[in-house]
Amino acid sequence: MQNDIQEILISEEEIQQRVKELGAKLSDAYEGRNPLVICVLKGAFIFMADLVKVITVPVEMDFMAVSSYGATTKSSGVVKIIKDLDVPVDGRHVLIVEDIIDSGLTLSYLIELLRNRNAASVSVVTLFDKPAGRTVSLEADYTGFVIPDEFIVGYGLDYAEKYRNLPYIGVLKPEVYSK
Ligand SMILES: O=P(O)(O)OC[C@H]1O[C@H](OP(=O)(O)OP(=O)(O)O)[C@H](O)[C@@H]1O
Ligand code: HPA
Ligand SMILES: [Mg+2]
Repeated sequence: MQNDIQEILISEEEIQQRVKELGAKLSDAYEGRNPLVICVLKGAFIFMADLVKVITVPVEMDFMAVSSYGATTKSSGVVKIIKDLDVPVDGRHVLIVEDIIDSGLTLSYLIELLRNRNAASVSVVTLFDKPAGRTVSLEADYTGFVIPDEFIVGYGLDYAEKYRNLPYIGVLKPEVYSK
């Protein structure tokens, strides 16, 4: 698995440090609001787990699974709901936890969906933002790292379901895509 990585873009230590900073900001922002924190599966599962441990206000959690990439490095443009939320969001302060914003299609779809379900507020925290990938205009409320126009893997992010368990963010060797 490590042999497929061309370069480590962000180390495990850098990620952990930034997650702590985001947790502190969110704890201040959500003081007294008991947010519903929504993890966008599968990519965000590791970030979600690390982030909620450093948020100091009481939160509730739910999980939604969506997919639009499959075994490619380009979005299909169609966001498929694989698992919906278990709880209603109306009147709730919702915080969407994403691993990456690339084209922006996944998040624009989710934000619209949760607004239509009458959430009291919808905010987004993403660990990675790839502005060069955008096809719809969209910005997160809280961002960990802005990354260059490369397909990254690790810390929850996959290529064809592999590499999610790398503790750092790496760039794949180009030959891996063409195997
Ligand atoms: O801004 P976008 O271009 O929509 O890309 C970002 C989304 O794509 C990835 O999910 P994917 O569809 O690969 O599912 P996964 O989380 O199960 O890997 C990633 O985890 C984000 O949810
Ligand atoms: O760069 C990426 N890596 C992994 N999954 C992704 N989904 C959108 N962009 C990416
Ligand atoms: Mg994926």
